[in-house]
Amino acid sequence: MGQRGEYDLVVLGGGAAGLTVTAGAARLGVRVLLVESEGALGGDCLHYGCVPSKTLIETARVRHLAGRATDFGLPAMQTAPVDFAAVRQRITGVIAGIQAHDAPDRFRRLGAEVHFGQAHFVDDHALELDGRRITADRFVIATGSRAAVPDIPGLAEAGFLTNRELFSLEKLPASLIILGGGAIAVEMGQAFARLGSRVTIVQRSRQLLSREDADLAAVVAAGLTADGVDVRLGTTVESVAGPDAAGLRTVTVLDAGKRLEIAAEAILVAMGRTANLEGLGLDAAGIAYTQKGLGLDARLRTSAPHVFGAGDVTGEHQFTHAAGYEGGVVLAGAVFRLPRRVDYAFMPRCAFTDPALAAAGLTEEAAKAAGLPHTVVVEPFSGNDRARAAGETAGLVKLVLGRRGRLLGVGIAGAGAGELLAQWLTARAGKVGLSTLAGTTLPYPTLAETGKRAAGRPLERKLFSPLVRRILRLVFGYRG
Ligand SMILES: Cc1cc2nc3c(=O)[nH]c(=O)nc-3n(C[C@H](O)[C@H](O)[C@H](O)COP(=O)(O)OP(=O)(O)OC[C@H]3O[C@@H](n4cnc5c(N)ncnc54)[C@H](O)[C@@H]3O)c2cc1C
Ligand SMILES: NC(=O)c1ccc[n+]([C@@H]2O[C@H](COP(=O)([O-])OP(=O)(O)OC[C@H]3O[C@@H](n4cnc5c(N)ncnc54)[C@H](O)[C@@H]3O)[C@@H](O)[C@H]2O)c1
Repeated sequence: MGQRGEYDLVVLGGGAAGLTVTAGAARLGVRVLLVESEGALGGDCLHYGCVPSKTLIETARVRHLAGRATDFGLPAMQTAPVDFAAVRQRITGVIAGIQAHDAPDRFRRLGAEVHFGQAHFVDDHALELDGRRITADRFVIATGSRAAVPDIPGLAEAGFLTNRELFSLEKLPASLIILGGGAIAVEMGQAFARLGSRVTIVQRSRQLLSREDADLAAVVAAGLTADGVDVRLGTTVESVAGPDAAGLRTVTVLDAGKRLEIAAEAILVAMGRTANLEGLGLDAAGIAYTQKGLGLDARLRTSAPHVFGAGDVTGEHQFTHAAGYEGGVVLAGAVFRLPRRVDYAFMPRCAFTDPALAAAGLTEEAAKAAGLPHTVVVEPFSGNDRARAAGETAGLVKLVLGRRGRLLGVGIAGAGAGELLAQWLTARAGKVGLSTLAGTTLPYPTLAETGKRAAGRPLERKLFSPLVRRILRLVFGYRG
């Protein structure tokens, strides 16, 4: 294409990824058009994902703590049944507060054009947008993802919830079956149990959060079980029936070879995501894709190199912070024309349960599978004074170390794990070694001291070794 397009850049999708690219490009003087198919900007994270889920988790945590008053030496507190309308109102309020930051006018003031509508490619440099032909030099596909709904017999007829409906329920379901055992299942399973629903999680693999190390995932599983969640591992869903006259749906599962029926008022499907790529006319632009997502190179270019992808459409690290990071990589490629490549080695992940599980880099399992020489350091929270004061002693910090103590991965299961991971991510970004971390004076008493202690373990082994004792004895004549 010899001629310049009408726009320098068109961004499809106004979620975390698309907004990062749009804001950055507009501020750099790029003629950018943002197209969003729904009535508001902010995407899944703001409306149906991170924000409502974390708001709900906080509400559930407060109720849970009130129920534990006697553990802290307080008189018992009665927790009344939850009025979900009030919970929903709080969620709506939090979303509205954050929405202000994602208002279309903010992007327009930065210099972007924002259009609410449907667009599809008609050729590799042109889109049709509500009957109008739009041309551009570069494009970014950032249309996000939605719940993947497997073809389970009877599921569609019985009716089910996904993250789209979950936060706007009219009332708290008395009982809830969650299909899947990933991030959504653990976070929402615990939150609904704490609000008073009877929750069952049906998970096909042998552990929750199956991509994490089993010892860390077990801490989360124990937390959920303590909150009354019925966690069924190694269990396959066969079929779904209902609702019956009492409004109950029945899920038939195969649990350790036994066929069982579990009934509940509602079913939440949380079995992974499908990229939103339908209706975009990708074939007309020669853009390759699979069911999982866009096929992208390390610079996040599709098979049509002037079309980039970012966020959940990559089918990879489906987190808001990953979408933001990828937005930055796309800006480098599409605006600065720099060959910046993605580096996912330490892309953090965190399930915000209580205890939480946060990790980055390689798990111990992954290091083993890759045949990498490694050692593991484990430091339990039970040895931390702050954890004891807070009654939050469950969990551990786990380091996977390579040659010369190089950090290959870190996993934290415990209270505030997501916040505690920052210590490690910052250290790695700044190339700070374990000995520096171990030598840092932290305020006492803090949970972060568990991380510092873990960092000091390899050093300790060397320092308090028989060899050092022998040398000291020889040099200074110590008699111990
Ligand atoms: C319940 C839940 C909890 C989560 N919690 C967390 C968390 O705590 N932390 C975290 O990091 N991540 C979390 N996530 C994941 C996070 O929400 C996503 O990774 C993130 O929203 C991805 O951003 P995105 O920009 O790729 O997609 P989205 O934010 O979904 O944005 C895509 C946008 O594209 C629009 N769109 C779709 N089709 C078209 C089209 N054809 N044309 C134009 N626009 C279109 C959509 O309407 C949407 O606005 C959670 C997800 C869920 C479901
Ligand atoms: N705190 C966070 O960062 C956070 C929270 C919620 C969601 N998310 C994002 O949203 C995405 C979607 O969450 P999710 O929980 O739906 O997906 P997930 O990929 O985290 O987990 C899906 C789970 O469903 C199971 N599963 C898949 N197909 C199955 C089948 N046919 N039968 C039984 N089990 C099956 C898988 O084993 C897996 O455990 C996550 O990948 C994550 O990136 C992030």
